[in-house]
Amino acid sequence: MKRVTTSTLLTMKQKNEKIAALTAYDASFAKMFDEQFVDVLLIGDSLGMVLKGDDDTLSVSIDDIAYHTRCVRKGTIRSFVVADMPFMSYSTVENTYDNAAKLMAAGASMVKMEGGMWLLPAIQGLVERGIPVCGHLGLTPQSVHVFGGFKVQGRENEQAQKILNDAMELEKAGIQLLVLECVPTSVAKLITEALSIPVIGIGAGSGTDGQILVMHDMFGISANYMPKFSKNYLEDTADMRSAVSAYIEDVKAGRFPGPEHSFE
Ligand SMILES: Nc1nc(=O)c2c([nH]1)NC[C@@H]1CN(c3ccc(C(=O)N[C@@H](CCC(=O)O)C(=O)O)cc3)CN21
Ligand SMILES: CC(C)C(=O)C(=O)O
Ligand SMILES: [Mg+2]
Repeated sequence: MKRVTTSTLLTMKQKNEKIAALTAYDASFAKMFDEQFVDVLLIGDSLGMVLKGDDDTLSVSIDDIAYHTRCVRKGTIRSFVVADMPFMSYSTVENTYDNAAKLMAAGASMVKMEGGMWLLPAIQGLVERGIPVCGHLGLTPQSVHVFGGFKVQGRENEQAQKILNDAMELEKAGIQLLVLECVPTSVAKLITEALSIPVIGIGAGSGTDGQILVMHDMFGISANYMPKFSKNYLEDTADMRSAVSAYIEDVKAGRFPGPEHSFE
């Protein structure tokens, strides 16, 4: 089985084939997701919330993500593996290089960082050194205390314009994938059409090139709450494999997310 790569994902965008992604934190789920043909697996810092039970993602360490990345990598043969850079692990260009290297050594094929223009030097440096980067704009959970809660971003014109501008600058700096979280459907669609790289949405409507969900939300078992944009795929079946394949089919057919899972 040939592994999904950055060029597979780019081709999928160009051919209008939706990308199906899930978070994963261990080898057993990673293997099952891989066997169901989930294209991208993200070792998300959401693990602070769904594994550790915290109220935010801030206490996650680089060693936490490296540990779970090793676990996930071992479970996969096809899925593209992306690892989140945790809070403050990319606060300077120097710590960014060291910490991104740890995640690549642990088995990631790409690292993800939350933020806009301030990340441009780090992104350019990483890509020049051989580390692919995924951007993350909109609701960036590591800034929850700046936002004053997990809130939809880009509802006002000016803010939407800023997210679009950040996205274009990140693309110029070399990101090869972008996650857009909790932005209005129209804003996400505009950004997806403005970029040549694939855009994966969560709470960003159906106009993006793909979708990602936190696996625990997709199974309806998250410890704290259920975000409006998530769907429990174990509601219609008792079998986890069928739930995952229904999620993938819904994403590929453009049936998920519906308006009830989106913001406008
Ligand atoms: N289980 C889980 N699912 C996630 O999607 C997720 C995590 N954890 N942890 C990391 C971040 C945090 N995320 C969150 C958390 C809460 C909301 C939330 O409560 N959103 C409100 C919308 C608020 C508004 O309208 O502005 C909602 O109703 O969904 C959104 C994203 C997304 N990520
Ligand atoms: C929700 C996704 C995009 C994420 O960053 C995470 O799981 O940490
Ligand atoms: Mg994250």
